[in-house]
Amino acid sequence: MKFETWNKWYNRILNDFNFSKDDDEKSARYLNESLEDTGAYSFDEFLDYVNSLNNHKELNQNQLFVVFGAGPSLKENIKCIQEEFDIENYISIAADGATTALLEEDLVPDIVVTDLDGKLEDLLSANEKGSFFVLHAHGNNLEEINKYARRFKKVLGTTQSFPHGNLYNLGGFTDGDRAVFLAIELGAKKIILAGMDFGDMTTSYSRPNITSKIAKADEIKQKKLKYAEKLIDWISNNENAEIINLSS
Ligand SMILES: Nc1ncnc2c1ncn2[C@@H]1O[C@H](COP(=O)(O)OP(=O)(O)OP(=O)(O)O)[C@@H](O)[C@H]1O
Ligand SMILES: Nc1nc2c(c(=O)[nH]1)N=C(CO)CN2
Ligand SMILES: [Mg+2]
Repeated sequence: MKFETWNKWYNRILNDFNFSKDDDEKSARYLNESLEDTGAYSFDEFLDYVNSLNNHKELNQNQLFVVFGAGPSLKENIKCIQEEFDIENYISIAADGATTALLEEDLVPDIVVTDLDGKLEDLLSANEKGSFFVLHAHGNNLEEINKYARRFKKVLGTTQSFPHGNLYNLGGFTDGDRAVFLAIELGAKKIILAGMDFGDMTTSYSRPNITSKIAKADEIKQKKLKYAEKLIDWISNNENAEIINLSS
């Protein structure tokens, strides 16, 4: 996606949430520095990596993806996918906290898209078991990027501001909608969405600190989820990929 196209959304988001662009850029600098130390994938190297995944020989014919979000329907949707879909033929992308739910079912996502606010030990464990990581820098995760980004291998770095150095801006805001934008950038023709309920309820996969499995999302989270939904509607109207949401 061209930066100018994304930039219209980005300016709306900055205004609407009162986020600091300077902080976004600072966090992006931290991520770029850690990737300079540990080694980053270019987008083309990442694309080659995805195409080479042995269990996805059919990718070039079907270009099938499944994106797992951390909404209340996640576990039920995982079950449905295991029973009704030939999951081996799909490239699986977990949005951050959804990784925990997949590991609980002995599933290791091919790719994890994260701003590092999911359960760190599960993110590291998925990386150890083979998941590729798309690490995202923004103004509210400077500390996490600084402390933890160096602990991951097989990483593509992303930013929501103007990309520099090792970083890319593929468009998208929350981990879930960025996973959809990523799939489209990788050539997806069909994307199944699981656990992507949006709405006003969230889960302990998304908020590791809450004590119940499902809880009312706070106002900011609800607003973020509205953007996630709008961005996915927008991209599905502007790209050729078919997007099927199991949660709606
Ligand atoms: N009801 C839902 N609750 C939580 N996540 C959802 C829901 N519906 C869809 N999702 C998607 O699953 C993703 C899970 O990632 P995660 O919970 O880490 O969110 P995030 O993007 O880091 O947002 P936040 O800044 O609120 O933590 C979200 O980004 C969102 O796109
Ligand atoms: N500055 C800033 N940017 C973000 C934030 C956030 O809280 N602050 N949350 C995101 C994930 O939902 C994505 N981008
Ligand atoms: Mg997150």
